[in-house]
Amino acid sequence: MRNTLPYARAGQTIGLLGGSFDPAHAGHAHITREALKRFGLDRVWWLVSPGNPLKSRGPAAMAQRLQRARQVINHPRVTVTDLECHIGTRYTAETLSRLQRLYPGVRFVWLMGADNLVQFHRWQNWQQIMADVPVGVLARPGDRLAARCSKAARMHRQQKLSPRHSQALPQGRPPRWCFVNMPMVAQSSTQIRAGGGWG
Ligand SMILES: Nc1ncnc2c1ncn2[C@@H]1O[C@H](COP(=O)(O)OP(=O)(O)OP(=O)(O)O)[C@@H](O)[C@H]1O
Ligand SMILES: O=C(O)c1ccc[n+]([C@@H]2O[C@H](COP(=O)([O-])O)[C@@H](O)[C@H]2O)c1
Repeated sequence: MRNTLPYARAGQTIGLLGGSFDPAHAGHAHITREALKRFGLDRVWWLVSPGNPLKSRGPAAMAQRLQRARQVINHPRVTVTDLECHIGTRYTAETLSRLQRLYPGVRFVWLMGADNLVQFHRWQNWQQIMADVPVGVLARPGDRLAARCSKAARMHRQQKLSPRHSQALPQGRPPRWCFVNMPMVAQSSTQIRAGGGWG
C-alpha cells in the first residue's frame, strides 16, 4: 500500500483538502494556494473522496475526478490523491487517525471551505477531528456569516486563532482552528454540473 500513498517526511506540514471534486474547479485551486500561504504549509494533498458520507448522490467515477483535478491544479507543492480508497476510509476522523499512524512526525492540517464548517458538527466524531489536527477554514461566498455562527465555531470559540496569526496554525497543539478571509472565487461543482456537466 505504501507506494500508492504520497510521500512525506517527518517535520513537514501537510494541508489536507478533502472533497468530492465532482468536478474540481478554480475555487478549489484558489483556496489551496491561499492555504499554502496563509497557514505556512509545505504541501497540500487533495483527498479525492470515495464519497461524502452525508451526500446521498454518488459522485462521478474516481478516475474521471482524479484526471480533472490534476488538470485544474498543476502546482509543485500540491498532490492529488485517492488515498482514502487505498486505506479503506471515507469518514474524515478515521482517515486522519490512519494518516497519523502512517506518517509519524508529519503535521497534518485539515482544510475546508466555510460551507463545510456550517455542518461540521454533523460529521462522524467531529470533536475527535478537532482534538487530532488543527483546522484551517477558508472563506467562501455566501457562507462566512453562517460559518462564524456555526455550532462548531461557537463550541470552539476559545480555540480560535486570530487570522493575524494564521501562519502559526500548524505549530500548536490542537484543538485550534483559524478562519481566514480573503478575496473569494464563487465557483461550485453543483453550478458546473447544472450547467451541463464536465465539459
Ligand atoms: N469556491 C470555493 N470557495 C471556498 N471553498 C470552496 C470552494 N469550492 C469548494 N470549496 C471547499 O473545497 C472542499 C471540497 O469541496 P467540494 O468538492 O464539495 O466542491 P463544491 O463546489 O462545494 O461541490 P458541491 O457544489 O457539489 O457541493 C470543501 O471544503 C469546500 O468547502
Ligand atoms: O467524516 C464525515 O462524517 C464527513 C462528513 C461529510 C464530509 N466529510 C468530508 O468532507 C470533505 C468535503 O466533502 P464535500 O463532499 O463537501 O467535498 C470530504 O473529504 C468528505 O469526506 C466527512
